[in-house]
Amino acid sequence: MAEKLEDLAVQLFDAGAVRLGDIEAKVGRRTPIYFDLRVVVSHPRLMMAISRQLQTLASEIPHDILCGVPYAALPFAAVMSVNSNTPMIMKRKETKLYATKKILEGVFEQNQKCLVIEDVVTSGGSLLETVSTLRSEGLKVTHAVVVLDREQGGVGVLEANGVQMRSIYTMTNLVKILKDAGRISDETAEIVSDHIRECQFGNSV
Ligand SMILES: O=C(O)c1cc(=O)[nH]c(=O)n1[C@@H]1O[C@H](COP(=O)(O)O)[C@@H](O)[C@H]1O
Repeated sequence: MAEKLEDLAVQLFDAGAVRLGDIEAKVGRRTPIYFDLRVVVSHPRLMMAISRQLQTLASEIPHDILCGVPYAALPFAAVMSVNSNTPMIMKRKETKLYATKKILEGVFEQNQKCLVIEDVVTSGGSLLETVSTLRSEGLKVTHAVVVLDREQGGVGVLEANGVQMRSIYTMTNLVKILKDAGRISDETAEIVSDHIRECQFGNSV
């Protein structure tokens, strides 16, 4: 099932994955557009389509194991794992306080190559937090595949920390697709591109 990226973006919009307005994002940041991929769990066909696109990006990157950034990317990592018969591990948000006291669930070996999966990258902070845990547990992390690069500096931050990122969409091409499909107005597209230009993150994340 080869899905065109344009059709997939419009289906995501129609499923409610794109919110417009003055929206509060992570740590109190405000944004005129918010991409909410958590809705995709209610749309198995979209879940499959996105996971396949991520899998296409992943297929060019050598890796032994997958890990999704909690929580939004976990379902994508799980579908990719099953489809490609690649083992996955899960990072907990907090270390388990009883029994195993683990931060990573699943089986892995030291120096295995772990590919990180993420839904949205803005500053790159959330992804880096997961990378740091994986590395401290002995895994090698050099690449990540993500659904949307908001083009706000995350790629540079990740690169500076030894992580190459590939994305299905950038904010620029997502907005263009939605504008061409009549889902967002020229005015909204302009507001978004001004916001992205003005709201950039550096290496201090
Ligand atoms: O808060 C955000 O910047 C954000 C914007 C957006 O469009 N969609 C979205 O999901 N986010 C959240 O922000 C995180 C990425 O922000 P960074 O950690 O700054 O890269 C994602 O994991 C989401 O929790």
